[in-house]
Amino acid sequence: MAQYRIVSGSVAVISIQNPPVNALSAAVRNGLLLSVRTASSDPLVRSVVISGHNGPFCGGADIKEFGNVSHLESGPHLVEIFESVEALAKPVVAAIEGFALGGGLELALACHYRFGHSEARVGLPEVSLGLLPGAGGSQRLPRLLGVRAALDMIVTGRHVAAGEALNLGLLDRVTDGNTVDAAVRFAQSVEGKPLDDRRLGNRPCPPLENIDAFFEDALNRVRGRARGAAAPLACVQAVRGAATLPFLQGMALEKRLVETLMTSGQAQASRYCFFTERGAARWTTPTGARWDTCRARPISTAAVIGIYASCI
Ligand SMILES: CC/C=C\CC(=O)SCCNC(=O)CCNC(=O)[C@H](O)C(C)(C)COP(=O)(O)OP(=O)(O)OC[C@H]1O[C@@H](n2cnc3c(N)ncnc32)[C@H](O)[C@@H]1OP(=O)(O)O
Repeated sequence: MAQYRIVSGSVAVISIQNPPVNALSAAVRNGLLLSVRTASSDPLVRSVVISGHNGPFCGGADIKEFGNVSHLESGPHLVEIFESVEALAKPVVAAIEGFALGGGLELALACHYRFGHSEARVGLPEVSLGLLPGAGGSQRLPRLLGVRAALDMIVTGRHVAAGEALNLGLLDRVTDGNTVDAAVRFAQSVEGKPLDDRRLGNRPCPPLENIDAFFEDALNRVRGRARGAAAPLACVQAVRGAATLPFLQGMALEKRLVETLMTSGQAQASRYCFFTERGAARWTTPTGARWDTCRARPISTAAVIGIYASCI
């Protein structure tokens, strides 16, 4: 769901509400798009703030929906929502508390300004799910940060703390106080100001010397570390698209790459690991012992069982 309210007379505050991490489920996507359209058509609304309900901004696309076509299709695609956010004729400010990860950061990148709490963190961790940032993140982030910093974040998937994000230019402001209140005050101060330059889809990537050599080298380094994983290499290809293609062509390349990755065995296995790791953390023995409270026994013998081999 997305909660919609008007504050200070002219600011529409859209709050993503899907605990515990405010993932972008079909219901959230429907609510977000409806809220953006309502804000766009209401003449009393002059600016918009997007935040997460009760703490975290957004943990990204709802991973539980991946591989489930009927869930995915029961809400608009993230790309469509983010295009409407970026195209809005009123300033949109992301108010980031907790974390903005994956599709959550991609949403923030579609906003015209980004405010963060000093303890917030941001990142594009899709690579660890065998994917790439497939809702415009691979095209907007390099246009904001430049190719080197964006490629590092996208290929490693690392979480970046608010202070570093501010230095990189990923956040416009960081506050120790109430992020939504600060974002509302700022949104009012930029009402009516031009937005063209704030739309990352309108900006070219900052120029890079020896672009072919840079990406050749990046591809070799990433291939060396990837140990057969396809996603890190696709990330490099997508960022190269951002550096060399107009925005819409880059988006088309990103779409092709993410569609291929999404159905791959590597992505399915990575999703399985994601949920299994969390399930294992909850597991207890009948006596109440948990993995993190009991002592590990020494391993004296190891064996592989149930190995699967295929012959071509
Ligand atoms: C076209 C492609 C476009 C976009 C792609 C994406 O956005 S892919 C998703 C990218 N986001 C991520 O990879 C973030 C994954 N989540 C995390 O790293 C952590 O969960 C997080 C957000 C840092 C919070 O960590 P914390 O330790 O506080 O909680 P925990 O990991 O135990 O998670 C709590 C429960 O939430 C479930 N969950 C987390 N993230 C998602 C998600 N994105 N979608 C769906 N569900 C998510 C997690 O499974 C836990 O639930 P449980 O029932 O307890 O297993």
